[in-house]
Amino acid sequence: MTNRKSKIENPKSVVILGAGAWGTALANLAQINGHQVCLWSRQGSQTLETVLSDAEIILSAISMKGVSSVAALVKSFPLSPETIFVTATKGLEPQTTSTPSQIWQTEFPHHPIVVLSGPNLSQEIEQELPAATVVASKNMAAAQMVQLVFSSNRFRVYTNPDPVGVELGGTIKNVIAIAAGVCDGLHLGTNAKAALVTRGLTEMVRIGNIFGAKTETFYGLSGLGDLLATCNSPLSRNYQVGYQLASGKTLIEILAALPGTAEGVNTCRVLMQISQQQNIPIPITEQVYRLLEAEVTPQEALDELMLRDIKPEYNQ
Ligand SMILES: NC(=O)c1ccc[n+]([C@@H]2O[C@H](COP(=O)([O-])OP(=O)(O)OC[C@H]3O[C@@H](n4cnc5c(N)ncnc54)[C@H](O)[C@@H]3O)[C@@H](O)[C@H]2O)c1
Ligand SMILES: O=P(O)(O)OC[C@H](O)CO
Repeated sequence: MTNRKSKIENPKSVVILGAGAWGTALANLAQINGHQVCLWSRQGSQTLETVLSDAEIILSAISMKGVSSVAALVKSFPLSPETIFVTATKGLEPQTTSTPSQIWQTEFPHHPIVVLSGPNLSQEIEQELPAATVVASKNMAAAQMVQLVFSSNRFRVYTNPDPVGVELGGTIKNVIAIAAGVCDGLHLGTNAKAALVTRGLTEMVRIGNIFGAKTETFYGLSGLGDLLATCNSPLSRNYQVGYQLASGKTLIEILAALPGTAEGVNTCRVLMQISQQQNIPIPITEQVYRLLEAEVTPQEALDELMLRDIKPEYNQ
């Protein structure tokens, strides 16, 4: 049992990379617990070298497109060998299909890497509404330290030993959230939404298993939990993309007006690569892809899904 008082008695030096919506919310959560927090962004005045010099925890909340370049930049500066890396990005790298934690681990093979992911719409967290999340690592001591840094009476943090599973839950659900936005935008009803989300979870497990993730992880907070939050909230940027596609807007128009990053758009393309390479059926993701590429209308995507060959619910 961990003594939660120690988070005040033993403040950590935490550097958060990426001052977007999620980086800012996480910085506030660590700060209210009494930790020394530096929120770095490439537009800010502080150099990366200065802020990293005494960092005990480096948390990346950078959108996927910046992860590789920032990780390479961080590597060029001296760090304490004990520094823990935390990744909160929900995406996949198009060139390699790597997850953010795999990118950080490749650059820093001797440092602990912790994934932080869960049903965490940043706007609700900034409103101080209660939420829960997961910190996952192969290094349980590092995960427990990060747990302590962020846990509070409004943010409940669980540890988990399956970092890639936790990371992929948060990543793949963004594609299903686009589909859920389409479903609501077309007013298809509660039955359709339940079917979509449940079959979406099946696709998450199929892809996750290719990466070596545990099936049970997808039934926890970082999988099903985040899927439910993102598929049911207009606060989700991914859901908003789908909702607006259903109204007939083009992807270019939607992204031009969207506040922040909708990672599901790029993730969908990467999942299609993986599905083709590995011959894994992910029909919902495939229709989201075709919709994003303007190859089908929302109604045609729906018809394609409903008229697939009939089959058992579970493969034997
Ligand atoms: N907003 C949320 O509710 C939320 C919750 C959980 C996880 N996430 C995930 O966190 C990540 C960031 O989301 P966000 O909502 O903060 O997005 P955002 O668009 O608000 O912020 C993205 C941040 O990344 C930085 N960035 C992008 N490219 C960069 C580069 N090349 N070099 C340096 N910095 C770069 C931007 O400057 C910005 O600070 C995404 O992967 C998202 O899926 C978001
Ligand atoms: O706004 P979204 O769609 O990026 O979703 C935010 C978080 O991932 C929800 O947990």
